[in-house]
Amino acid sequence: MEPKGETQWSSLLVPSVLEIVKEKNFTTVPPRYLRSDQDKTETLDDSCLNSEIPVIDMQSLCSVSAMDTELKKLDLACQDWGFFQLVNHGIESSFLENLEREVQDFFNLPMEEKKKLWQRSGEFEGFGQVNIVSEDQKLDWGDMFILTTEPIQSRKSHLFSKLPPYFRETVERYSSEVKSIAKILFAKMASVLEVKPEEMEDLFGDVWQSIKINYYPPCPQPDQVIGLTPHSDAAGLTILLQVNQVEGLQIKKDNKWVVVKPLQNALVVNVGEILEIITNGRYRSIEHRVMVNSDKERLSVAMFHSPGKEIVIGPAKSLVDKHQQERLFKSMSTQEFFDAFFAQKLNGKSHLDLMTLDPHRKNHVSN
Ligand SMILES: O=C(O)CCC(=O)C(=O)O
Ligand SMILES: [Fe+2]
Repeated sequence: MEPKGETQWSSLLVPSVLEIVKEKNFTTVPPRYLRSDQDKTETLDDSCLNSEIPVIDMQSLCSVSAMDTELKKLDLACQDWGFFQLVNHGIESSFLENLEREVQDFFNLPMEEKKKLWQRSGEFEGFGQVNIVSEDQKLDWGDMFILTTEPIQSRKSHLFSKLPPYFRETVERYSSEVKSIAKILFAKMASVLEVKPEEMEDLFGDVWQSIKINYYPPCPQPDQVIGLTPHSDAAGLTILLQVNQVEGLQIKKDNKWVVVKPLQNALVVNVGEILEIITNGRYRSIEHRVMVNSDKERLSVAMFHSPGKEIVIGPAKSLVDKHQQERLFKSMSTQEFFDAFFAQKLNGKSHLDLMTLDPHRKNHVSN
């Protein structure tokens, strides 16, 4: 049942790319997926030594002896990159292997089964796409499945109850383990940013968490399509698993696209727009995109963590007061922020313009 008072976000329904690929005689990409609107040739700077995103060790972050060094690394990673890979996070590797198999099986369920879990008109959870606002909008080469996992009362029971039982258990365990990691990271960030712990807790204590599973099938014309349009995440913090270790995620650093090389069992963590707002621009949500290849599908699981929908987000009071900073963003509720996000198609960081109080920032979003 729909929890009282919650507005539904929605996205127009689109075909399944996996089904297109499975069609007999499929060789050419349908026109709606051909992305001449995207510059896919921008240089990838692979040669430069500084082009590897930072790696943070969760065990060091939590140990007494190495904490200070690791905290500094975390702080710099969030300022300079907005992205880092997290290792030694404590999630068992055998569980992650199991997750990989189950995600594969889930997307390969017969269409008859998947239809029961498909987005319904006027909703955005389930199999489908998001941010599709017009019938002539170009589409990404991928399918996704989205589900709210926390708070528990916001779970869509018509979807949760229809997940294959083994998969539901896996989703529940994974989301709970990732939530604990997110909470530790929020607390560590608060300490290094000098945001009062209780202020961070008020924002993320009753975290709103959702899972988005992405499946990018191989494409015979990979240079003509895009797996996921350049965007920055609206959430507070995203924790992403590159499930089957297939490359494809790229982030924009100093105006160049940098590949996020999959590291065995590492989690990719990135700052979302809400955290950029809360830190008054100190941490940056970075534009990223996904490219596809011609012979191997790519799977990823993103978990988004944001304040509850009724919570007001804006630059943290304890931070701006302590450093006597000018507020760079206005305040609004998480609900209002996402209302605006889902009402438009993905378009880099343009969405953050809504919140800015800095006249120079509008249309000059830096990377
Ligand atoms: O699939 C990926 O690696 C990235 C996914 C992503 O950026 C998203 O779901 O917001
Ligand atoms: Fe993203």
